[in-house]
Amino acid sequence: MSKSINVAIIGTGVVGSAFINQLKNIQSKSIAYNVILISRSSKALISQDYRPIDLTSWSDIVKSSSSPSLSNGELLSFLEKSPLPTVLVDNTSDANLASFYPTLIKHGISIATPNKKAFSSDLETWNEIFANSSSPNGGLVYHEATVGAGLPIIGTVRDMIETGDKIEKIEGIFSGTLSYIFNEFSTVVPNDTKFSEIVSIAKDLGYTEPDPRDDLNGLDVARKVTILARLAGFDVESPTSFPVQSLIPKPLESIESTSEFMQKLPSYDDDMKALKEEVEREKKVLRFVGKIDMDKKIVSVGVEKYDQSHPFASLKGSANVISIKTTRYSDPLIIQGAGAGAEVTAAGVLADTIKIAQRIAK
Ligand SMILES: NC(=O)C1=CN([C@@H]2O[C@H](COP(=O)(O)OP(=O)(O)OC[C@H]3O[C@@H](n4cnc5c(N)ncnc54)[C@H](OP(=O)(O)O)[C@@H]3O)[C@@H](O)[C@H]2O)C=CC1
Ligand SMILES: N[C@@H](CC=O)C(=O)O
Ligand code: NA
Repeated sequence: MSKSINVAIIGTGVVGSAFINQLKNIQSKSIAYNVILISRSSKALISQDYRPIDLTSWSDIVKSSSSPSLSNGELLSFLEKSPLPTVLVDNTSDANLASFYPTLIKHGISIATPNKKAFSSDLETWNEIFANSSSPNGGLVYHEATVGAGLPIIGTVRDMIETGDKIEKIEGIFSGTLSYIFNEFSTVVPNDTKFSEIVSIAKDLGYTEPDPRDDLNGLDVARKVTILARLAGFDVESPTSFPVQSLIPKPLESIESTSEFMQKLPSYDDDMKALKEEVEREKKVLRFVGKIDMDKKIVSVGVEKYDQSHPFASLKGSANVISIKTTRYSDPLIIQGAGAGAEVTAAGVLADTIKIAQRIAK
């Protein structure tokens, strides 16, 4: 083993746990990945002397740790003193940590993350992240799993642009959760499944955001199309600066707790059933899509009807399908596959961590 990198991991939920378990099994002969921090929301396992944490029973050790998690300032100070190049792997959906990326990157910390918050908040943060990253001592930033989980979407769009291609249109099904929900709910062969029951199953399968309302309100898809539009060169101001359709019943919008929301959702099953039966009569299905039109400078997110013979009608599980039309790919490039779930998402984050390590390990 000739080179090493230090890895600080924040978030040990659905994606974070799978990430650590995959990292444990990396068989790299050329780079050693030394984990120096594993943090949950309230407690952390911190290697004070920067020696690698033994990952054999990491979960139990983190659970029994008495160290509180670090504030952003404490995190920076810990990572800055790391004797090796360091990558921070943010497996949370925390907006506060995301807003600190520009500072971390400016101080030379690299970031690999599936957390969409930093890249889809205000345009100023986006610009700051990439300006700091391209400054001489800036950290690297990889965020493939922010769109389509492990599917190669961000890297593909970046490569297209860097090689001189021009994105014309991007459209597709960007949410694993909403793909699963509509694939099960609005089918070619009619079924009696209740909307609220499928939402619960999607949550149990680990597809949803920590709060499933972030999927149902369309905001998760809006964040993904904001990221892609910005990559393609359209300076979308924020994920709420264009039309986004919410599936949250109006009376449930002000509920605070996730559990109360999940309890009350079944009362609105009949509304969704009526919508689905209406499209069944037209021999169509419902799907939740995002669209970017670069010429017209239009972005939109919402439910649309598709013929039963349309490829979107036969999607299965949490599949995402993204169609990218460019000057070179006038017949669009289609990328399809699981767009949510622990293993595929963690693999996307791990691949980014490896790419960073290959560039900065010493
Ligand atoms: N699940 C999926 O299929 C996909 C998820 N993603 C993205 O991956 C990220 C993680 O999702 P997922 O694993 O499903 O979420 P989970 O809710 O399962 O896990 C979140 C983890 O983050 C920790 N956490 C939250 N806030 C903080 C904080 N401030 N400091 C330290 N730790 C914190 C939680 O701590 P604690 O354990 O204490 O609660 C938990 O361990 C999200 O950004 C999501 O959008 C992207 C693509 C697909
Ligand atoms: N909740 C998201 C997770 C991935 O980004 C989804 O369902 O797509
Ligand atoms: Na991806």
